[in-house]
Amino acid sequence: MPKTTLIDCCIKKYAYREVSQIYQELKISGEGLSQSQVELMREKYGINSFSQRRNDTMLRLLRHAFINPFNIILLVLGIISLATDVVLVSNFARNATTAVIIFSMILISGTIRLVQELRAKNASKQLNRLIHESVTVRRAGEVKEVPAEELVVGDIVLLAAGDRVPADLRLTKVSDLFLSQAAITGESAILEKNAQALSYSNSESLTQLENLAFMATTVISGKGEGIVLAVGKDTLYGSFTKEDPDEKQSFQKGANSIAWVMLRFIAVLIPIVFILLQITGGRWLKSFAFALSVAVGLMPEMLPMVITACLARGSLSMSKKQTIIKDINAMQGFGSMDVLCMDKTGTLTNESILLEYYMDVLGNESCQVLDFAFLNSAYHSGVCNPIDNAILACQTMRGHEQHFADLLIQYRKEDEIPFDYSRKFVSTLVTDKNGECQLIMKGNISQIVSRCSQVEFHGEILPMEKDRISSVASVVDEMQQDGMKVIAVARKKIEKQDQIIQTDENNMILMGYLAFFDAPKKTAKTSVEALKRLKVIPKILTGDQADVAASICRRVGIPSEIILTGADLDQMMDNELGKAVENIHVFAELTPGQKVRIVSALRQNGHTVGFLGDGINDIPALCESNVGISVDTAVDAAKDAADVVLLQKDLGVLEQGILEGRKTFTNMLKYIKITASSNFGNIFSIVCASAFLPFLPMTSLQILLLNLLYDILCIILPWDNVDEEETLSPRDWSGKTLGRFMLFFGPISSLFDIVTFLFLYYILCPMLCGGATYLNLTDSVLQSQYIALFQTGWFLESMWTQVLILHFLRTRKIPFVQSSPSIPVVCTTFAGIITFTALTFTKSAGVIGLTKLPIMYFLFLFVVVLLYMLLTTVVKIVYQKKYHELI
Ligand SMILES: Nc1ncnc2c1ncn2[C@@H]1O[C@H](COP(=O)(O)OP(=O)(O)OP(=O)(O)O)[C@@H](O)[C@H]1O
Ligand SMILES: [Mg+2]
Repeated sequence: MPKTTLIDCCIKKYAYREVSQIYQELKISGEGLSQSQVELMREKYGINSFSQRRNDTMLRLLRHAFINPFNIILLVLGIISLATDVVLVSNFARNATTAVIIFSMILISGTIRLVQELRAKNASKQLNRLIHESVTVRRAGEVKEVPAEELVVGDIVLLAAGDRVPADLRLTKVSDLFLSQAAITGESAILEKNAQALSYSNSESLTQLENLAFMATTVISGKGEGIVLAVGKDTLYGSFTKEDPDEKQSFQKGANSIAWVMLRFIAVLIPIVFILLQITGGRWLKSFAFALSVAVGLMPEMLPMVITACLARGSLSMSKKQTIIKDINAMQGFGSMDVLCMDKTGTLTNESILLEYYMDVLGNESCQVLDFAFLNSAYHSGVCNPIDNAILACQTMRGHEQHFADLLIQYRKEDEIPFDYSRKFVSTLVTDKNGECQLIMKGNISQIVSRCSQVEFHGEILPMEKDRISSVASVVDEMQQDGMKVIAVARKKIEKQDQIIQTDENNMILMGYLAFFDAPKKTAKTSVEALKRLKVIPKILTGDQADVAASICRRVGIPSEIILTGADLDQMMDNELGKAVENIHVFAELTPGQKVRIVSALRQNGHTVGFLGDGINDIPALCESNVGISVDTAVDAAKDAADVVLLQKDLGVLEQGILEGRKTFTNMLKYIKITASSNFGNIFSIVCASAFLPFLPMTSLQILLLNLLYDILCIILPWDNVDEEETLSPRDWSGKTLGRFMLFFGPISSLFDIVTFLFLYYILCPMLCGGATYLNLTDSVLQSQYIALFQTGWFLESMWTQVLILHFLRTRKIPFVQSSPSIPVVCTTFAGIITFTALTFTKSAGVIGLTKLPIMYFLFLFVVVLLYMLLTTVVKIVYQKKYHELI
């Protein structure tokens, strides 16, 4: 049975049962679970997370750390060497050293990875604790907050406006509970839910059942309570999500494209190496082992680990700058983001707005308008929002406290239709003491006016005439052009009833307007400038009126000559919109769906798009963007949808975050590009060497060891400094530029490798082995000494150049003079070079086929390294002239 059908069956049955029956069945009560029951339920049904069981994750980490191409190839080599050196030889010649070394390499690299991954995991756990995301539950009669992950089947959850439903629930109590199920059904309409048991009907689909609430849906307004029926992967939402939800698509794409570049090189070079070795008379198994090691040598096999370490370090330093990365893979988005879409209120303007004027249709102050707006605000149960907060603030106006308190006594709430961003208004139904019913609406001017047929002026109700409307419009327009938010208020007496029927919302009487002062933040202008300096284009996507948006954008320096409104947008085809989004920076009067269209049009055009928003209306766009950014004060559902949470809603914080993201990114690219190019150079040299040398230029073990040593040194790279120039513009994450970088810098190292080969083969080795070149030697002891000398020579040259080149390619400037690496990087790399050089002088070096070299070699090495660095510097200048970048 498909998983969704299974879930359907499990959950659906509860919709037809009475609450008491469900209590009995799950052996729970309305008081909630006791601590021991919680444990039991967790044992039985699992935790509320997508990564299934806790101990499972450790297993996964172990698998990640130990099972990867690098270790698998090492294992194959280990087995080959066990076979050739131990099993297939006589007792006398048995030598397990190589196999032991290979197996210890598996252990070392796996352990390093594991430690790094654990550290990263810990870091992200700690960071997540900084964001206030929790669920309200009743347990053992007590209402408390718990992290969503700790929720279990049978828990009683309390829902309030703005919450994200944390699991699949059967509702037990509701009061005007409206949900948006867009996250699971894609439909933007909001639904009213209730708590009664339904009578059985086969035709209804699961999501239409009114007494069930599903994970990831959003509470638009009202309150409710429900029993948890399913958690984690067993929920409806869980059945849609991918196996590994923590992998962001674009990140994967980038990593894949790099892997592909590497694979292509391997696919071409390895067969060549193998065939050349066969031609020059190598043994089959040895040649195969060698070709395999060369393949490993070419892979930057520590890539996943270095990336994890970079990301973990980046997210920690961002947290110090008030930016919490929830999904560690979203870091790359921060580094490559080139367009930032944002809403207006709270980002460019202050978090709270002030009610400035309350007026009748002709613009004269009117307390009656305020009174009705106040009732509407006081009785709405939707998400806390700036408009209602500003209206409710009048309760505390000196001398008016009593008046507003009396109003609430005088009028009782009957029903409401909450605010939703496609209708853009709120309706509430109240009855006064005499039992008279009034419907009060407030919201977007054109939405309200289109539902009115009369106006109220000085107590008189007059038919609505065109010219009267236009004179009103001029009052309102002026205020909006000054950047004020203006909404309309309307009312109507209706027959006594306890529910609003949508057809009632017509033939209303327009009472007047409320105008709010929505002042730009002091820091807005400088922050916008900073974004532009960082080459991130700011775009405003607001639900507010075009005039208001224009006025504010003008003040903070966002070009607003052309504004695209939601209505214009609906007329456009996707390709027209694709062009429009490039030149237009202000979009107004948008519904949540239109925000999504703009974000996806920008992504289609190849931009990496960030979206900063805090409202329920921003959630779909947050999900659509490459990096969803929210703030700690946002509604829970928005924080939940975001990848990044700012502890302060301030563009200044974001600027710091972007810089930090780019630094992290640059350090990752450094590792990938430099490693790949020098590995490429090495392999290229090996190809040349295998064609001419009568023996292997390095044993497979030496190649692997060199690679591992180098990679261990590279673990320090996340802690490197990054030049300021590298952070000035967005970074691209793909294999696009990797190929050319490798082709430019790889062969330079080969050139010096070949010089070294010639020196070793024709000068140094013969000098120390009786004056003859290898082919003229007859003594096998001398022959192996010759090989050891040669291999050590190349091992050292390779290591020296590979490590030193890090310092030359990590910056566009002159290393150490104009740009210095961080102290840990300097210490580690030089300590590495010294240690491994010293290693060749020890006795144990013999085990891996290395030997002592005379001082003369080191003089030669010094000159080679010097020339290599010089040539690289020249090529670096040429490369930068041509491509205007380095890393
Ligand atoms: N609580 C409310 N009551 C009535 N009308 C409202 C309310 N909130 C918003 N509106 C109406 O809906 C419109 C869009 O809402 P709002 O300005 O909050 O959208 P937004 O996209 O979140 O904008 P912003 O970019 O300012 O955050 C408002 O201009 C106003 O007319
Ligand atoms: Mg908003």
